[in-house]
Amino acid sequence: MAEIHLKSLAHSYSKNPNKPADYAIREMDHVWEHGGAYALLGPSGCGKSTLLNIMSGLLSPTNGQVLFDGIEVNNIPPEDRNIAQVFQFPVIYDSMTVFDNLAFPLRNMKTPEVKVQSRVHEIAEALELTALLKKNASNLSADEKQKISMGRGLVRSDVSAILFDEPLTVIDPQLKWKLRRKLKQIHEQFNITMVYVTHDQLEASTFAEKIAVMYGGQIVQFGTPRELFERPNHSFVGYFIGSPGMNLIEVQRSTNGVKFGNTHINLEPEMVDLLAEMPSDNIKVGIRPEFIHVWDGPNTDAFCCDLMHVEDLGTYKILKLKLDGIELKVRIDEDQTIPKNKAYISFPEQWLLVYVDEFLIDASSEQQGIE
Ligand SMILES: Nc1ncnc2c1ncn2[C@@H]1O[C@H](COP(=O)(O)OP(=O)(O)OP(=O)(O)O)[C@@H](O)[C@H]1O
Repeated sequence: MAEIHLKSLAHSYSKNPNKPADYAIREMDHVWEHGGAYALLGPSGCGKSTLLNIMSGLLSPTNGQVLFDGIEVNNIPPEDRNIAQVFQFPVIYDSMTVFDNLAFPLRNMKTPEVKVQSRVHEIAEALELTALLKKNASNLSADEKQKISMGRGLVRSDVSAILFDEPLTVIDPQLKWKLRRKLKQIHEQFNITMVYVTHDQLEASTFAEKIAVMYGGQIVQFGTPRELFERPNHSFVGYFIGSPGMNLIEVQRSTNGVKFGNTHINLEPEMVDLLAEMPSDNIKVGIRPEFIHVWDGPNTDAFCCDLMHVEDLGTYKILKLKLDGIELKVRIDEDQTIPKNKAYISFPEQWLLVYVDEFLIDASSEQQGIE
């Protein structure tokens, strides 16, 4: 097990980086704790693989330190870092048997053969590979080969962390779920720090206790799946997590809150004061489609919208509405009445979030310096 601390870390692929856009990893400080099961989630190109390769030692960061249990490993080569990396495509020797593939990292370290035998059998058992141990690896299916790749990562008992870089890309959709479950069990059994890179939110939330959401070379939020859903720290997290993502509306300040077009939304006085102090005019309000309240009819507290479209997804429906020219998505249960032509909605206060320069502002939070 190891705690991995990325301290003031930044990385640029360009020789003379001089502006933030030159950095694939913008300066960050982040800790993966001992024995945690984590996901690193983000869209293509946000820097996930770069970050993983810096941790495993395949890449040397431009700035900052990588610390394992408090000790800097920047100058330690990958093979001496006791970190295993599992890639998108299985890395195995086709000419060897499954047993010899699993035994390879141990024999490479001159581990006594008795120990090799017992450890390979233990790992094969955990990954349900025992029946295949004598088979040649070349004849196996993609998921069996990927299980061998994972097994090669797990087999060394000195491995302190395993980094998975989209390991289920080549796996059949039906088998993905099974392998994810297996990885979770293995995490519980071997108590190893695991960081699992994916761009799939479902994959991230079924595997990980905590998810780091990456965007534009930064970790914009590190939290449980529930925290990411209920209180996205950054508008990107709101948009990226959830199906469909959060409704985000560009607004301006108004007397008691914010407005867009002729629509005024009242906010708590503390929030109005906080917004007044902020120099930026880049203000958005965000609300999840699940949290918009749909009334049965006109109501003094409700906004009247045009109903544009209803998408029936079996157990729930998505209403596409237009309010003052802005499109909103609302999720309703299958047994809820569908409005006709006009819909009356409101935004429950606790679920209406305010973003300035894309980051959440919270009038009650200590993070804002208001204690
Ligand atoms: N070897 C390289 N040389 C130059 N730029 C690179 C190199 N590798 C990655 N980049 C750039 O760094 C940024 C981050 O890339 P990275 O591969 O880490 O993202 P990612 O989130 O893993 O994407 P994906 O999910 O598509 O693999 C991208 O802009 C990419 O184009």
